[in-house]
Parts: sequence; C-alpha cells; structure tokens
Amino acid sequence: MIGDLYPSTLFPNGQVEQAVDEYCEQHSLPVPSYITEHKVRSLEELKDHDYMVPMLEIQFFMFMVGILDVETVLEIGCFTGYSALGFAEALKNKPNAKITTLEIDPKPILIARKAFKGQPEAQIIEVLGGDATASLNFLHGQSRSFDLIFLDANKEGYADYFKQILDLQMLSPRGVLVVDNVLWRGLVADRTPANHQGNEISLAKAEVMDSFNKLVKADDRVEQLVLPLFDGLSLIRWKRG
Ligand SMILES: C[S@@+](CC[C@H](N)C(=O)[O-])C[C@H]1O[C@@H](n2cnc3c(N)ncnc32)[C@H](O)[C@@H]1O
Repeated sequence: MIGDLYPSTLFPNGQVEQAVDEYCEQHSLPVPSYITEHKVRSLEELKDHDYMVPMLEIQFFMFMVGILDVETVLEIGCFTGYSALGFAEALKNKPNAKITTLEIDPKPILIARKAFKGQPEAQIIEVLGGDATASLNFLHGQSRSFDLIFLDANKEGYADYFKQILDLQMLSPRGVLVVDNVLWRGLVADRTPANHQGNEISLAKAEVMDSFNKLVKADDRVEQLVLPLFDGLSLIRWKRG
C-alpha cells in the first residue's frame, strides 16, 4: 500500500465479511437453482471435499464471460462440475461456445458427467479425464486455444500448467487466464503469527503459491493483476504491443 486512504480489504472481522459476501451474492446476477442445488448434492456425496468456489465467484465468472465476449473456456480442475455449470449458463446462448474441463479423480468425474447429462445448458461441456498435463498436450495436438482459462487444480502443478499454456499458445490472443487461490489464506503475503491460518501444510502451499506468483510476474510475455478476491484471484493476459 503506498499511502492508500483505504486498503483493498475494508471489513473489520469475519462476521462483517460474511454479511458483505451474502449481500454481494444477493445483489448480483442470479445463479439458477439447478447450479446451487448441484453444489448441495456434491457436498452430500463427497462430504470431505469442499473444493468448490464460492457462489460469488460463479457470479464473477458469469459476468466476465459476458464482458470479455468469451466463446471457449478451459477449466483445469473440474471436481463435480459446479464452476463448469456456471460457465455453461453464461455461454448458453452463444452459437459456437464450448467448455472443456479437466479432472484427474474418477469419482467427481462420475458425478459431473451425470449432472451434465441431464442439463440442456451443459451439453457444451466436454470433460477430459486424466492428468491435466497430458490433457493439455492432447488439446494442443488438436490446435485448440481458449478465450478464458480457469486454473483451479493441484497447486504444485500451477507453474507447469502456466508454462505449458504459454509455450503452446493455448491462451487466445485476447484471452484471460484466471488463477484461483493465489493468496492462500493471505499466507503468501504474511506468514507471521499475525496470520493464524498457518499450519505446516498451509505454509508449504503458501510457499508454492508465492513462487508461482513470482514466476508469472517475471514472465515478460504476460502481465498479471493479483486481486484480493475470494482466496486470491490472478488475471493474466498476453502483453500488448
Ligand atoms: C478445487 S477443485 C476444483 C473445483 C471446481 N473448479 C469447482 O469450483 O467446482 C480441484 C480439482 O482438481 C483436481 N486435480 C488435482 N490434480 C489434478 C491433475 N493433475 N489433473 C487434473 N485435475 C487435477 C482435483 O481432483 C480436484 O477435483
């Protein structure tokens, strides 16, 4: 902060933050009930795995898809398809729209495929099972590139996925790569006892994310905007001119 009058996070504690979050959800574009119900069902089926993005993040993506005039989406990290359904809803009236989502774990893939099968909006979603590195190579082999890429998978893989995406030109010239969890509970910026969310595992993940953020920042091909939204969201695009 360089003498900013207001820091980017305005809220004094968790209670106010939650109230603000709910207020934002309620006053933003609506998410259809088939998507929110899918989240509830996913949580029931895979109890220990609350991997899904917050609802406001779905609303953010639905809005972004509109303002960026996105046609093709690649998601790395499908889980049970909650965020993919958000993309599909936002793209449902676009004639050539396509969403490709990658997932390594067969269990959530089954749930995602079942949900997509019964939902007309989801017919534009393609699920590729297996490790994301292999799927990215496969998509490159088909000369595919994407207007929006959402990176939300294993954090240790982020650096390699980022290099692959850039080296193989998989982000379209006007595309945006959106990366989730880049602030890792704030621990990338503050790993002192003042941030009590740090245990051994989360500190190690924070190191990984910190290295990733630095890698992107140092890459001359792109520019990035790191936002204190959700668990930290980076927007990355090709440098212009
Ligand atoms: C945070 S979850 C994705 C949540 C989803 N985007 C949503 O909001 O509904 C991350 C997913 O990435 C998957 N994943 C982990 N490593 C992977 C890999 N090497 N290749 C593909 N998917 C992977 C995990 O199995 C997990 O389901």
